[in-house]
Amino acid sequence: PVFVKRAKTARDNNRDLGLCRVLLAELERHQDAWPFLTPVSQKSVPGYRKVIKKPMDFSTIREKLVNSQYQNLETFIIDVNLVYDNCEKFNEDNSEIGRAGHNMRKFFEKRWTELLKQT
Ligand SMILES: Cn1cc(C(=O)NCCCNC(=O)c2ccc(F)cc2)ccc1=O
Repeated sequence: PVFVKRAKTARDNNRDLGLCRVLLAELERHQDAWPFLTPVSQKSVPGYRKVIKKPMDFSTIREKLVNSQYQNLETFIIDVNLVYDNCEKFNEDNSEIGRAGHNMRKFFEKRWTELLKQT
């Protein structure tokens, strides 16, 4: 039978936040995370704010998670993907930071599908 969508419980949200914590910890310690650990500084990267309208980085995501600014897994994943989309927009694919972004996106997609598969 078609499975009826049940209402999201507080338990679901707590499980989601646990997943966000696990995922973010893994992203932060990945060897290719270094370009994304802190906000891109306008000083050392002139023009960045002109090109990238919604900057995002892992430390900002960490802060939002700590301040309960993510209601669920979806809003968390939107911010993580924003890090990678910004990176693709600003950097050549064949550059050190461009490649790091592709590696990190691939790693993230693999891990959250694995974590979501485990019931
Ligand atoms: C995502 N993005 C990043 C940069 C960029 O230059 N970002 C600063 C890198 C310098 N940061 C480090 O080297 C570092 C930081 C923390 C750490 F623990 C170890 C090393 C430029 C364009 C762009 O699109």
